[in-house]
Amino acid sequence: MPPSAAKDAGGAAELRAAELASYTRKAVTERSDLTIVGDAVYDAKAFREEHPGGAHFVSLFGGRDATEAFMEYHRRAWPKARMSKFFVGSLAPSEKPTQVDEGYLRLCAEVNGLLPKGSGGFAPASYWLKAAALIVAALTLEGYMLLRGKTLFLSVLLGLVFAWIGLNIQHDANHGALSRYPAVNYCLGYMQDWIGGNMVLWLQEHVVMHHLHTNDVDHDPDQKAHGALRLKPTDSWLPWHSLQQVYILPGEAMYAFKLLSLDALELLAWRWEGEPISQLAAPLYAPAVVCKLAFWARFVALPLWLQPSLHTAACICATVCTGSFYLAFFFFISHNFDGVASVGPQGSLSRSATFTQRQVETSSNVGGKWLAHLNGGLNYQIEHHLFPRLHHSYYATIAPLVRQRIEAMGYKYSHFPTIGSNLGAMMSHLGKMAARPTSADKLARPSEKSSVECRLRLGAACARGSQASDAASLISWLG
Ligand code: HEM
Repeated sequence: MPPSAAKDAGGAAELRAAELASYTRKAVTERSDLTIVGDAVYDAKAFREEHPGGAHFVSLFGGRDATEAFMEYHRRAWPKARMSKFFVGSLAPSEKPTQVDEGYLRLCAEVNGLLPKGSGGFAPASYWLKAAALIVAALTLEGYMLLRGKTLFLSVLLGLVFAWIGLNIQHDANHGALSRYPAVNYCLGYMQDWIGGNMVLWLQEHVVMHHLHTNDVDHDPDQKAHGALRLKPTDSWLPWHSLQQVYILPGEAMYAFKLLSLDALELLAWRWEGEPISQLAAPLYAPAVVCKLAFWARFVALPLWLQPSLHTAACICATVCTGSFYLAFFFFISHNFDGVASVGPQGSLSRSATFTQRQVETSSNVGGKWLAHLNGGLNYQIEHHLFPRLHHSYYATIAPLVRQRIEAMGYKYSHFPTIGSNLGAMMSHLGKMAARPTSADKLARPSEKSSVECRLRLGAACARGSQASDAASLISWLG
């Protein structure tokens, strides 16, 4: 047999063996080198080196189900045939494969059609001026204050510039949305470490957990307030929650102190909010530790060494509090507002609701294109959650079409015209959660919902051409 034919025969035998192998989800979770997509299991360790978007994105999904991650980050169907060389087995028949959302893929095709030809959805040339201006502003402010001493005004300004770098540069970079060149996204992703955060922890918290499990009562880290706030009906009520509308805004200014201190512990334990980071992403560990130490040395130790005073310490805190407030404020209002959905047992949406519905009904938009320029498009949170690897410059353009299609699907699309109206909706939501639950609230749990409401929901599901996921959603909602 010629060598090539022998190799082919070997390859076919390997493929047959792979077809016979079957993995439970637990078995995949215990091994960081595998990943699940649909009903198939792939060798993530081998594939990551060939991943056109960069090895680290695939590494983070080692040991996890990447079906929805692929769908939302590539806006198209899984290339099963092309991936057959990494196929190692099937999901065990006892496991339910994650469904692909066909309605979402149709929406992706329409949205792709709206993008400028050849842009691939990456940043347009004009964006790089904004990015450069922000980086120069941060370096100038920090350098000036190191040489001349800190002032409160410039420190607050630096906090704002840090927040805008977070929103306009690191955020898109770490979603792979800035450039078609993975190295550019990877390097600019480290701007998160520059402003005091941590890239790998952010990827775990935001890309792996928050985006795929938005407002999930158990799995969204942004919904875990550790008793400080009551954000959803499933959270236990504690006496201080009656004041949560009062302390939420000062709390947002203090939030970054938790990140600055506890980040280090999470990094050492290689996890976020109890969810282990895949061992496949271990090469990101050493750079993360170095960057963390470098930030503390550059931003805290150096200024205090050059100008040791309480004033210097206060100015450092002013930068941290300003950046913290700005970022937390805008993230918080986009997922906590009157009528927002929560996902999971006893939430208003079942986990088996479509990907589109789970993303859209847990997020809200505010303002328009000018706020999008300032805030890296994160005021278009719905479009961002649907298409995180689309550069923010395109959100305002695609929003009208997205809204039309979402409403046609029968889902709720929340867009607040002003920041004030969004803030009001957030306060109203917090106010409702602040009230001590009564036995009547328990009666209002899904299992006690009125039959009229049941019929309305069922009618809406039928109107959009009822699918299994709608039925599952209804069953879950009924409790
Ligand atoms: C989570 C963040 C991710 C980002 C930012 C990302 C980025 C990219 C980019 C830039 C490309 C090349 C351009 C394109 O084909 O669209 C690509 C291709 C691809 N990615 Fe990812 N990716 C991510 C996650 C994943 C995951 C978790 C998997 C699967 C385990 C995956 C599988 C693939 C495959 C199979 C291709 C080739 C697609 C094809 O040829 O049709 N990606 N990715």
